[in-house]
Amino acid sequence: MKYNFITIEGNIGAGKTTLANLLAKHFDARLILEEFADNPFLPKFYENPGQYAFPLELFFMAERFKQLKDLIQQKDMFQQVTISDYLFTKCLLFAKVNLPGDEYRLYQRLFEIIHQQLVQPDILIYLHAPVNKLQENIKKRARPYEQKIPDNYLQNIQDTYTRYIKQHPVKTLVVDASNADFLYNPLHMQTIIDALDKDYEDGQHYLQLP
Ligand SMILES: Nc1ncnc2c1ncn2[C@@H]1O[C@H](COP(=O)(O)OP(=O)(O)OP(=O)(O)O)[C@@H](O)[C@H]1O
Repeated sequence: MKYNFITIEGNIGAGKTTLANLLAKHFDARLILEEFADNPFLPKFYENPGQYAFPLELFFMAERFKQLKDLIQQKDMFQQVTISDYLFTKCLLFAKVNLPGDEYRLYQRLFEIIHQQLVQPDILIYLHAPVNKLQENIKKRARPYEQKIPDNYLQNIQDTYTRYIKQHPVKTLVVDASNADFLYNPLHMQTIIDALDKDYEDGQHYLQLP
């Protein structure tokens, strides 16, 4: 396997956590998962985005920093693979969608100070699924506070991710996850495992599942 630090990204409900879990098991890797359930502002945010967006975004940034900061020391000690189901920059992308301009600029200043201290992944796997598929997944997993997420919020998040991936020379595998089933279709898992055995130039590389 060519990569030491792999990050899975994608919109809400794209299936990041499932894939991260399966890959971690396959590679016997250290797993870093988003701890959104501990964020007390998330249910409040979905009820009243205007009032709770700033504390929500601050909380996410603090939690993610806490999880990722130890990687710097740990990375060299054991040559173990690490897999995460989020990119630290996710904070900034969601903040761009959720905060008014002046609050976003303040958030961005903090983000940049913190971001410099973190190790960046060697490769990003971006799961891309259309909004109707994301809504289907969100309904199926039935977290109560997510049930009224509007299509245009998902579309805004998607567009913000897409723009970020286009503009930044991060090594990225863009996977068409419209019909992905990593849990029950071994060919889908194998496609990702095989793809991680190859070298890539920086930028986007498209991966179609069989
Ligand atoms: N920075 C953020 N700002 C606002 N909401 C966020 C932020 N980060 C995560 N969330 C919310 O937290 C919840 C979990 O999000 P996330 O996309 O990480 O996981 P998920 O949807 O369970 O992923 P997947 O289904 O791909 O495994 C979602 O309701 C998402 O909108």
